[in-house]
Amino acid sequence: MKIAVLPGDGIGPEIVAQAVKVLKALNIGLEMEEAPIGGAGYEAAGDPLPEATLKLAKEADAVLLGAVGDWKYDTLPRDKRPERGLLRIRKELSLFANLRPALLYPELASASTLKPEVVSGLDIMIVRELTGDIYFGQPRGISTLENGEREGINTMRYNESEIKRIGRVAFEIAMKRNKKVCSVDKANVLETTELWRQVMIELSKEYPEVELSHMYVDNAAMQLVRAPKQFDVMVTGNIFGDILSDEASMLTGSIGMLPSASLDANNKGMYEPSHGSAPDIAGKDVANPLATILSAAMMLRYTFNDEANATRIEDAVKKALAQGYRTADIYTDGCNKVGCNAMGDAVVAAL
Ligand SMILES: NC(=O)c1ccc[n+]([C@@H]2O[C@H](COP(=O)([O-])OP(=O)(O)OC[C@H]3O[C@@H](n4cnc5c(N)ncnc54)[C@H](O)[C@@H]3O)[C@@H](O)[C@H]2O)c1
Ligand SMILES: CC(C)[C@H](C(=O)O)[C@@H](O)C(=O)O
Ligand SMILES: [Mg+2]
Repeated sequence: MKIAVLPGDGIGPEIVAQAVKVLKALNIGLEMEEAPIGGAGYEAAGDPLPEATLKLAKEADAVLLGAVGDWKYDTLPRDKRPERGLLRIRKELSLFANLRPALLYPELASASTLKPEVVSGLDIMIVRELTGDIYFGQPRGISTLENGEREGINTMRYNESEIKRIGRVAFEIAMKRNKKVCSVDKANVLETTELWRQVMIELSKEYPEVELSHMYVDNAAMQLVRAPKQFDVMVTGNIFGDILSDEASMLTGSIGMLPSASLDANNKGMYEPSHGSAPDIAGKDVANPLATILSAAMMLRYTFNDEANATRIEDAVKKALAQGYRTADIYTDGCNKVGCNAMGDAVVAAL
């Protein structure tokens, strides 16, 4: 069982070190090899996704990623910019299914931005399509019009099979949960998502036990902070899923609590926290490593079929929280404020 470990930029190396520590403590013979990505990749090999990193990621059974971003990319002239590493690795590995569970640990009810009674017991699985939509659609770019002014273009595109395969992932997950899927779109305005809705309805015929509902994305954003427990599985496209998952993370206390799995058709996956490289807190040992540690648990569950050890990690996280350990982002009065490294140690001790 080989894992490609890609720490990346900003807080990436700090949080990944904690997840690696936890995986090693399981002592289940995982082989790990590190490689640079993002700004670290550009520094090392002039490319945010160096060839050797992509090769390692392809050969490994799973990838553990920290975060990328906030390096000099945006200052490079447009024609000198390599394609972004994170989007390229997702595409290269065909990681079309991004699972982002927003789960509130009871100990963090008071850290949520919402009242405890609104969020207690919250357990939402956001299923986000990851290799299509406006992120990848052509045409795209910035060009100069005849009148001399500039125009930016991105294209929202989905074909039927892309919608169907992510829909299937959501329905299959719903079958193992509470048999409820809410498909989020903007079918009142965007044809791409009108097709999305049609395909979801057609696909739902294969899953008669699952209750399918539809919601416009603007309403979904509002409902998530009004009454989030109405949701169980949410399925949506790349851009809406990106935004809604950051929103949902705050219901669980912090963006530092939201793990993710990005899977291909065979459950080979890349596992990463939903947050970014957090340049404002990088190198200060204050980042919350739990989203990354919980992503490692998802790796054991989805790629290595090791439910027992996935649960062991999740239980250890619960125990560390029950013991009062909190990083700054989830700290509330009376708890024991610790740094990133000490939180990793607390989880290892709880294991
Ligand atoms: N998957 C990824 O690699 C990924 C995801 C999102 C953003 N990014 C990149 O990261 C860079 C910064 O983006 P941003 O500031 O919009 O988003 P961000 O998620 O990095 O940070 C947003 C806010 O959340 C806080 N935060 C994030 N993770 C935290 C953690 N583990 N513990 C405590 N606080 C945490 C940050 O300090 C910041 O205040 C950008 O370059 C962006 O493109 C990368
Ligand atoms: C960094 C960015 C490309 C990425 C995305 O938009 O997918 C991030 O926000 C995420 O949520 O993983
Ligand atoms: Mg995001």
